Amino acid sequence: MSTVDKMLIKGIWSFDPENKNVITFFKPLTLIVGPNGAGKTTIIECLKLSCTGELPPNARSGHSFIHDPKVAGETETKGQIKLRFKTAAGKDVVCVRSFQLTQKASKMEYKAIESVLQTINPHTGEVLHFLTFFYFFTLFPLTHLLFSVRKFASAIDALMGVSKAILENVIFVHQDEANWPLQDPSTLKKKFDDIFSATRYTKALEVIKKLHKEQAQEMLLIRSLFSS
Ligand SMILES: Nc1ncnc2c1ncn2[C@@H]1O[C@H](COP(=O)(O)OP(=O)(O)OP(=O)(O)O)[C@@H](O)[C@H]1O
Repeated sequence: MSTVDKMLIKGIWSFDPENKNVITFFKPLTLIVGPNGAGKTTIIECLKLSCTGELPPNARSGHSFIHDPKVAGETETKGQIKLRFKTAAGKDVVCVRSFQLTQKASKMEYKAIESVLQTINPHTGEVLHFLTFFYFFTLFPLTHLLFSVRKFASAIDALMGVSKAILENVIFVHQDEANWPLQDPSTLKKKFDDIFSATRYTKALEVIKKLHKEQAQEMLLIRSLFSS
């Protein structure tokens, strides 16, 4: 079973961009307790972003997720989340995601800078990068970018042995979306299809039906050739 061990948060919502805040998760249970605005939701959202790459629904495409440069008295703030987890196979892996928010003349500019997956040699403690994704918006076409973001997220799913749909809808559900089981039937069906990976079975059934039809036509053709 995959477990999360530690998380470092810098420059996300009220977490200071200059100081490293490290949360250690205990087994079998960690309770996060604090007054309103203390940062409980921030911790859950950072866990979710690290694992799935998904920003919280109210993050305005990242602009309001990074510590506001105005609050810090700067023109630019950098955000970073480092999550150390054990894979389903028991290996230590660190996922690092870095961001930047810059105050331009008339607007704020949000950038996801890089996402890195590292392993740690258990004997030497040496850190090895095994998957790095830089967000070069100007160099790659959008399709390549989306492909790479998905590839990075699915690498984490595979390491954790938990699908993105389960991480998003069951394990790290945003508090505003926690009542999704009470939503309309079509939303509910889509969520359940995602959680149980039913969509790929539906697609597989469609492919089987198509193959069956094609083979039946081929058989008819062969029979007509032999009978004539
Ligand atoms: N862009 C931002 N820059 C700096 N601080 C921010 C930014 N956005 C939100 N905050 C602050 O971050 C904190 C967010 O706290 P969070 O929602 O994680 O707390 P919480 O402990 O979950 O609170 P509650 O119990 O009310 O749900 C708030 O104090 C908010 O004022």
